[in-house]
Amino acid sequence: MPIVLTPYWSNGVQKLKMAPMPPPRPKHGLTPPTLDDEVHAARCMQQLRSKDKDIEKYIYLSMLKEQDHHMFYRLCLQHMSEFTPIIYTPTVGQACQEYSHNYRRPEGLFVSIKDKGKIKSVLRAWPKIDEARISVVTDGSRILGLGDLGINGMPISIGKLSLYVAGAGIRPESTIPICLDFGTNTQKYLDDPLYLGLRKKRVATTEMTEFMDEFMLEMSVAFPKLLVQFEDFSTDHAFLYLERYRNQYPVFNDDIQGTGAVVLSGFINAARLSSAASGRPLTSHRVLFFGAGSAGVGVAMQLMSFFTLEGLSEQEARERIWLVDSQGLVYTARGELAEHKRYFARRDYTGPPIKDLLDVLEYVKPTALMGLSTTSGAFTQAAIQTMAALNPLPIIFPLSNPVALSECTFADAVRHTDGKVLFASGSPFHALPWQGTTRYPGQGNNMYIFPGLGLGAILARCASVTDAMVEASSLGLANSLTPEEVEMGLLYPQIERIREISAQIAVAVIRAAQEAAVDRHTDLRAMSDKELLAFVNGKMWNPSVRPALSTLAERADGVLLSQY
Ligand SMILES: NC(=O)C1=CN([C@@H]2O[C@H](COP(=O)(O)OP(=O)(O)OC[C@H]3O[C@@H](n4cnc5c(N)ncnc54)[C@H](O)[C@@H]3O)[C@@H](O)[C@H]2O)C=CC1
Ligand SMILES: CC(=O)C(=O)O
Ligand SMILES: [Mg+2]
Repeated sequence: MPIVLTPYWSNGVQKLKMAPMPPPRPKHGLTPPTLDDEVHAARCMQQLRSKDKDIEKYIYLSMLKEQDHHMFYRLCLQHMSEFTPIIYTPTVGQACQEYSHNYRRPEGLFVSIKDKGKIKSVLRAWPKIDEARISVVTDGSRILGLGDLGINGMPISIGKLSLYVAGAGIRPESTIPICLDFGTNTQKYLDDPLYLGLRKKRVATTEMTEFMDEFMLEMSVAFPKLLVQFEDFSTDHAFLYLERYRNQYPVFNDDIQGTGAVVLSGFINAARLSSAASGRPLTSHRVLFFGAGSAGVGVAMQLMSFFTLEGLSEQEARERIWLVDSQGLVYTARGELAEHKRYFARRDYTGPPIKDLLDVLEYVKPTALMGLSTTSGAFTQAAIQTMAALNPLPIIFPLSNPVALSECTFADAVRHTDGKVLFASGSPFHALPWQGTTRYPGQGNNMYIFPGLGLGAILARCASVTDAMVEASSLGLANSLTPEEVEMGLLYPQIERIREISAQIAVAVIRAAQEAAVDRHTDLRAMSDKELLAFVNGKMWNPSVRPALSTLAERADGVLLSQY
């Protein structure tokens, strides 16, 4: 019986197709006589660029990936900075919001609360069980900054995994996008006749946790070599499930740890420049987090290691950090605080709440302002100018996604600081001509981290993902800038170099895993760094370039056959 994977609520009989493999014998005549691979690559780019709307580009690339994943990944690697805003943030946000309307075919695994008690059989339906190495698992409850999208969160898992393939050479068939359906609290979707998920409110945490325990256990049995990346769980559950499973299974949370690592990396490079300009020591930096959810607190925790590596004690490091949430400055005397905010709550302030960002800036006098608040435009002209008045080179990172929720634009940050800002945003902005030069924005997005972190963890077959491995990924990224990139004023390397960077990160991660003895592939311990780098590079999957007409005919044959 063929394996049929349909969403559990669907009456359809669509098969889940892995990217089509060419059948053994090409049939001459199934492709036009002068079809050439190079020209076809140009044709695909022309088709992509002819679409007016970003969502149409997303749909086109999604079809290309399904029909010809070699061409998709080849073009993705060649045009990384053109592709990532389409297959990832910001357009993937729209793709999620419209998923139930634009849905064409299943591309991942859907596991719902109704499967509780029989999750094993759902996982067993996955066609490439032995190949599975990495899964991005979301429950759709906080997709980017867009809120609870329910089952419409599936494209975020798909998009992140495309970046694993492009950015770290993970084999496409080794990836499993998963969306867990616990219902949704977004009424708009519950009322939408086309909504693809369960038509019920989210279940309570107790029931969700029972499900998660079964899910994680069955995942480890069905896919023994699998690394799990939790993605875009709402903040309470993000912390809960990371802590619950991190010592039991190879798992990490991208929003807490991946984001922490990428921002630490950009901050290290920015802080060096800022301190050089101010003459103040690195340990004197004062970091204000505007937004205290999984991402804000995750980054704050990771930034602690910047200060401790510079010689501060844990207590001193913690005092370099301030949090602001929707109620203003976070401090213990304010009243009851959510668990994840308590560690950083200030104990040195007991006055009335400070709610306005300008007042907080005046009180804290930060050297760095981080936005993880999902609040578009929160860094106003006055706030940016205050940062510029406080610092010769202010560090301003509006990190909320997608681009429409960024706390400020790159242009505003440059203009209101008279070009002095050290900038990184979560979603991409264009470079800016500025006083006869060009200013380049950094993209402080976990997409720089998770491919290399995942690759390292997979190759070393880690039993768990330790804090030291995450920190190693961050330091690996911070040290990967070339002299040319430093000259250009970049805080992050150019995304076109992602494979090279991922390989370096993977080596650093494997070494950290070995030190913690969580590596199960212990043969790698004997390798020199050079040998290990060569090993990592040798393991990367590469899309093939196939100039021969016969191979193109095979491909067309595969596509045609897969349609009937
Ligand atoms: N650049 C990157 O790589 C990443 C960026 N993010 C982005 O970070 C954002 C936040 O994600 P989470 O922490 O998981 O969300 P969350 O919803 O848990 O946290 C948002 C925080 O912002 C605060 N907030 C909301 N409105 C505010 C206001 N008007 N003033 C001050 N604070 C306000 C909330 O109180 C809360 O503490 C999202 O937009 C997400 O896309 C998340 C992960 C990675
Ligand atoms: C980038 C990312 O993981 C987020 O915005 O949630
Ligand atoms: Mg995320």
